[in-house]
Amino acid sequence: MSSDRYIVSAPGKVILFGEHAVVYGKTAIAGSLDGLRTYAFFEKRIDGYVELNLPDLGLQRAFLWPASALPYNLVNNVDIKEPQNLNFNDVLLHKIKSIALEGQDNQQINNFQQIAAFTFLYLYTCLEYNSQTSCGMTIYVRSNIPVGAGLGSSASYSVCLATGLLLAFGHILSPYESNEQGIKKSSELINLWAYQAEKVIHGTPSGVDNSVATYGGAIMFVNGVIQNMMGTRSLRFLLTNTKVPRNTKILIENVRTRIENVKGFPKITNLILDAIHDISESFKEILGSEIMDDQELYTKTEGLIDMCHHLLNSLGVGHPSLDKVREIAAQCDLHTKLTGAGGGGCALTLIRNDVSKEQIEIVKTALTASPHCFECYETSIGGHGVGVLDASSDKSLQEFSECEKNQLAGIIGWMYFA
Ligand SMILES: Nc1ncnc2c1ncn2[C@@H]1O[C@H](COP(=O)(O)OP(=O)(O)OP(=O)(O)O)[C@@H](O)[C@H]1O
Ligand SMILES: C[C@@](O)(CCO)CC(=O)[O-]
Repeated sequence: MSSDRYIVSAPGKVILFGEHAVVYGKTAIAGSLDGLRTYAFFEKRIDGYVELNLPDLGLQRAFLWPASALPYNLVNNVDIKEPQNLNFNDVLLHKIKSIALEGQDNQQINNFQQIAAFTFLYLYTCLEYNSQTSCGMTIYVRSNIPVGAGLGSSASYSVCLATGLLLAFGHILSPYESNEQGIKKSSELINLWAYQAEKVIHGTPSGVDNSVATYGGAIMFVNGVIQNMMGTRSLRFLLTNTKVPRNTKILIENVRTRIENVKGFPKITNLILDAIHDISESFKEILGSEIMDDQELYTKTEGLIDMCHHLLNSLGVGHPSLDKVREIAAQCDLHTKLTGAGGGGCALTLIRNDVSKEQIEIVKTALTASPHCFECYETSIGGHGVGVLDASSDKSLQEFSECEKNQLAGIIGWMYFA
């Protein structure tokens, strides 16, 4: 790394349409959530140790590994800068799982913490391989994205790790040191390596989440092809976290079982996925229409939201808490669908442009005061993708780790890759 210290940051995401279906090559439409981001501090050290701090996951003491103990011998001989055809390295992951938790000061390490450690070590080992520059590193991760709630906390974590490590090992330059074409190439590389990290966490993800966390804005995603979408920036939403914990990897596997298992009615499941695809495509058309007035646009959109929610329920990824959110929002004539992997997590309610502040407050109060104690965030879609800040002159690790979470968004001086 040409600097000794970097802070990187990447946004969370919300999927408007196409979750689960996108894993099977159908269209999804998703956007970044600028208010909700992960921030990671990377600092060189000289003692050959790698330290990972994950306070948001409740990790009491940092993970600490001697860099020399990592299984570099199992890294596939790939060109780190051209990993398009990279196969996921199961042998490497298996070995990492067996060594990651050794010697961690006897602390209890829960599932979230374990997965975060495996993901980090997988990327660290792959990206340090052949690097001449490492003598250890401290990484400190902070986020204001709720973990495991469907808003892409894992993807923004993955993008932050990929960016910081690619920079640290000299595989990419920061946007300070690069021209437009170099920045474009770097963001592609970040996205590809973040996708590998997402595979550690989710098994067989589509890649939509890491693409949004890398590029920001609003995108249409199909089969790894990313297209920017205009016109979604003015759409406003209420996100409601049901706080029902769920596991994205298992939900993705459950849908796959339905497709592959005869008893799971594969034909019907495929029809549902096709219908979800048609909804994404219709949404794109509606947004692109120049003749439709706002009232017609919102009526049609609301129809798509309802259909999509019911289709996802029939795929088996719904949850009663999500239906409860729908029911409460419907009392104020607002339409809601689950977003992300489902099974709990977050619901997305469209706020039409004729809805007043007072009405929104009524819905929010009804949701937060319900016995479920739902948590609400008002949001619009869009904002920057991954960014980096050279912190060598003016930000210490101590300042970063001790500042209030809401001050993270106030850090200035970012250079964005996208
Ligand atoms: N702040 C964080 N610090 C470290 N690791 C994190 C952080 N946030 C998320 N992670 C990693 O992401 C995992 C959670 O991923 P999961 O897919 O369950 O949730 P999500 O990404 O919020 O939801 P979705 O994928 O449905 O959008 C955790 O196990 C952890 O490994
Ligand atoms: C459920 C899913 O469609 C979205 C999870 O945020 C999985 C994926 O696309 O990888």
